[in-house]
Amino acid sequence: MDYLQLQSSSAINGKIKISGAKNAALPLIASTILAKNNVNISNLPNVADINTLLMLLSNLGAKCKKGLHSVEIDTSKLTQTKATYDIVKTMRASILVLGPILARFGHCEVSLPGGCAIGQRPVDLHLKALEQMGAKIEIKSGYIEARAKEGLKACEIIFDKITVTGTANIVMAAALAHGTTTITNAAREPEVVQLCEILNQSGIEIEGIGTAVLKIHGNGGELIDMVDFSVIPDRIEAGTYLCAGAILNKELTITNAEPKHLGAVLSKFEEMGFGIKTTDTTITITPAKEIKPTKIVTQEYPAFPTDMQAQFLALATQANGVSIIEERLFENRFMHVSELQRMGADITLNGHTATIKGKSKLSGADVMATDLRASSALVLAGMIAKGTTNVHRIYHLDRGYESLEKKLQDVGVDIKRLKE
Ligand SMILES: CC(=O)N[C@H]1[C@@H](OP(=O)(O)OP(=O)(O)OC[C@H]2O[C@@H](n3ccc(=O)[nH]c3=O)[C@H](O)[C@@H]2O)O[C@H](CO)[C@@H](O)[C@@H]1O
Ligand SMILES: C=C(OP(=O)(O)O)C(=O)O
Repeated sequence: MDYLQLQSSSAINGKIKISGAKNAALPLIASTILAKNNVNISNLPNVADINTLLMLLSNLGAKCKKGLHSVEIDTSKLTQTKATYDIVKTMRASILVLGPILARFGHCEVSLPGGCAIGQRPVDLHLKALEQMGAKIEIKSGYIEARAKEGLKACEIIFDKITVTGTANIVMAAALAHGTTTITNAAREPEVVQLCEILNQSGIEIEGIGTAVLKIHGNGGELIDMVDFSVIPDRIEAGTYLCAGAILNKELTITNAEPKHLGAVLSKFEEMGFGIKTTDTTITITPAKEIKPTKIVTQEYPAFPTDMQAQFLALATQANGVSIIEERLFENRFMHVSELQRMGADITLNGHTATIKGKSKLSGADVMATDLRASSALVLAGMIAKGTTNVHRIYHLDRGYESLEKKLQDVGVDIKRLKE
């Protein structure tokens, strides 16, 4: 198993190029199940989750020709409708094939994803919405078995909670349904917006894109003529590298980014005393005279993302004063706290709220990555900790960060990948 070894880095300078967004690419790849033509996707991040989903599609009978940052997908001859446990267990986002397979074939079986390190993460809202669209759903032997013999029917769906992959699943299902489906309380994340835009460009009329009310005019079951597209930049990868500049309190520029998707994150950097300069595709963070403590509440887009919580928690250990971070999305997304405490961070956890007293002198340690963003928080801490930090179980990190150690080495961070 690989691990990352870091020594404290006093200097960092240069530019880091941001990859395509994993969380945009995943639903977009799933949506090719709705297509009758070959689809070319570019700016694809080269990360494990993407390969997992492409393997799932290949198991269904799709032909996937993968380049380093691109893929050509042909789903015209799908033969299977079952997403098996062996794949789904490694990636919860496999649930994204449920809506499109059901819409295309009128039946499917998808292994129930179950919980994961950050919380229970049920998919009840996906299932309830599909039932409203006329699907008969049963849970058998750990699988979701869904049937809609006559095809899915449009209806009015009001999500009890905002769900990102839930919204994506129902948008894809509704694309081939009979009639116009309305989704109220839809997710407004940029990744959902791109899915809607690409389906729109591919002939499915969708109103309200980027708002909480989506109206999807289903085409009654025709496979779509899908456009080729380039995946939007990864806003969470961007935010993570800006945290690298911030934690060392040095200037750092990220390129190939979309500053508009990072509003709440950039505001937090500014509140903490850092300078932020943007162009259309770059963001530069400049040092703070004094790193100020912060108050963060994670919420749905456009508010501060839960996927940036762990990285800001690591950063808050270097602020002068007491920061408070409240996690509202996932009940168990503070697993990085105990590892940061082992490095010397002064953090108190009370339910969903972490209180971080800065500034702490961190010391290097062997630490365990527990989920994707917890991993990057530990890397950030390792960059400033005195001595050697070894971050273990980085298969979590490899799910969503492309060549993290290479990107950080190129700007001067002392980090290497080693084998246990
Ligand atoms: C692949 C992908 O895009 N993953 C992102 C997606 O995950 P994901 O789509 O799984 O997260 P959701 O937006 O669905 O979850 C939001 C909240 O709703 C709850 N919920 C969700 C669905 C459901 O049927 N029932 C239910 O109770 C969840 O447990 C959670 O508390 O959005 C999360 C929230 O921004 C991000 O952290 C993940 O990085
Ligand atoms: C939690 C994440 O991903 P997933 O939903 O695939 O677990 C993430 O990208 O931070």
